[in-house]
Amino acid sequence: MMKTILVLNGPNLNMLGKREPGIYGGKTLADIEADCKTVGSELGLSVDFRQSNHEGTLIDWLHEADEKSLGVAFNAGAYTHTSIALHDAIRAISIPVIEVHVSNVHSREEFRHTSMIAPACKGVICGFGPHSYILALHALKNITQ
Ligand SMILES: O=C1C[C@@](O)(C(=O)O)C[C@@H](O)[C@@H]1O
Repeated sequence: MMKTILVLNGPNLNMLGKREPGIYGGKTLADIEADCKTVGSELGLSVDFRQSNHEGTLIDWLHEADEKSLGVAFNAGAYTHTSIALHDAIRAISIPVIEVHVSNVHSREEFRHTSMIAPACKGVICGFGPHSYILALHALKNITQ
């Protein structure tokens, strides 16, 4: 049976493709999902790709992933900068979580320079556009197998 990686997306990421294309590029979340599934199968990983605009749903899915997945690539969107509850959820599970961002949050507004979740994560990948997700899959493969 293939090992599963959860690729989890938070608020507003369903708007990729039409949302601020100068910052996030033209790919939709469905395009990114397809790329992740292709690379996942090359790496021998099954990709469970999800998005929610709701903090509690993201927390529930992190808890579930602890039983079902090897690790998580997590783009928490703006909750990255605000959510102690997501920090606690990551700390509550034992599988590795990698924080992912499409944009380089450190080259943007100051409020994006702080991550509430980074201290609970195994590592952080940001600034490579949609390729950030692919880098996270490689990193998860490397640290989990
Ligand atoms: O929603 C997002 C997208 C983002 O997580 C990114 O992928 O670059 C960066 C966040 O600051 C922002 O709120």
